[in-house]
Amino acid sequence: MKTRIALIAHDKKKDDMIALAGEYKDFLATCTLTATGTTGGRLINELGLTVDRKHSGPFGGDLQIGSMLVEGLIDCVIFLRDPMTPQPHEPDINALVRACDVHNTPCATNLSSAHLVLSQLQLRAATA
Ligand SMILES: O=C(CO)COP(=O)(O)O
Repeated sequence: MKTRIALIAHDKKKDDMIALAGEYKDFLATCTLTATGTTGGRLINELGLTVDRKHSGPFGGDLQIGSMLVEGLIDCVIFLRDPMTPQPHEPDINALVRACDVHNTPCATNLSSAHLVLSQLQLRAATA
């Protein structure tokens, strides 16, 4: 089965997300990708990846992805959060990260952990 990855980035982290996804593009192209609206749009337009786009984060996208995760439809979340900027939908963000903890789903919230998770998943896929 394809690895199902959710990709989410706050505005000031979107360039980092595009650079990260670009680095793992070949692997990500073999995965089933879901993203919040704006992040997903950039992944599609700038990298040519196939992405199931949910609503933008402030309009419920984090909650949609959280719901998928609770249903067992997401294997891993890469969520590049901006810790320096208050977000209007902070409760939704906390709900998604909490759902990851409740369901023991890997959730990388910064670039270095995202590299660790993606490189490990890539390695697993290559040796499967
Ligand atoms: O706000 C977000 C996550 O909390 C991200 O949403 P967008 O990808 O639509 O900007």
